[in-house]
Amino acid sequence: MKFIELEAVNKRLNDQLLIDNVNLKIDQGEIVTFEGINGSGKTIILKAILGLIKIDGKISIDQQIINPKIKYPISVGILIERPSLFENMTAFQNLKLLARLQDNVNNNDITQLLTLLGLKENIHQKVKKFSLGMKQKVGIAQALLGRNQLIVLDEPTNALDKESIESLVKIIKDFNTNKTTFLVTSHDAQFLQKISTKHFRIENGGIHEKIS
Ligand SMILES: Nc1ncnc2c1ncn2[C@@H]1O[C@H](COP(=O)(O)OP(=O)(O)OP(=O)(O)O)[C@@H](O)[C@H]1O
Repeated sequence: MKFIELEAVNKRLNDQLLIDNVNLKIDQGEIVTFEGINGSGKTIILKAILGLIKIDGKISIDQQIINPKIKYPISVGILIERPSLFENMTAFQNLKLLARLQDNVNNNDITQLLTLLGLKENIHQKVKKFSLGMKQKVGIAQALLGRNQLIVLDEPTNALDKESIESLVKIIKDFNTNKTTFLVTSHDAQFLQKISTKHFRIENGGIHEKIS
């Protein structure tokens, strides 16, 4: 059995079919990327895999069936839509809050991660003083913290400059060496091409694998 499996997954809201009969198999350690125009259904599919919305069909992860009513079977790092940050706290404090929920993260890990993302000089500054790109980097750090088995990054390249996108490519590849599985969306096709081991195009809620 694969690490993540979607079988005949549908999501209908009012009269709109947001996910249209999606079947998907993902191995552990893959970097799965999703491209698609605005509103095509990238975020909805990620939310379905994370058990954040009810769907018709079956989704399993690590051999356990996902159900929004029960605890998610594995630990996950998530950046979906905008990063959720406490503006009056520093970058370090924001990550420290999250670290309290994990057993394996110490202060040094937080400092290292923020440094890796180019925020060395800003670690102890309040997030309210950050630019959009800097906030995005703190959001990415939140998702990477603790090197969870699964890391979901929805549009991580939003607001990032070219150099920061290049660093992110390296960071994702480095994290991936220990079998971390990534699910990543972006409108930056070059970025996706650089990281992906499996690439999908989403169109009107349907999914097609693109073999390069
Ligand atoms: N809560 C909601 N209620 C109703 N429709 C929704 C809701 N969330 C998303 N949708 C619809 O689902 C479709 C897919 O949305 P989704 O956010 O997955 O797109 P996306 O591919 O991530 O787009 P983008 O590139 O703009 O982030 C869109 O048509 C959107 O209008």
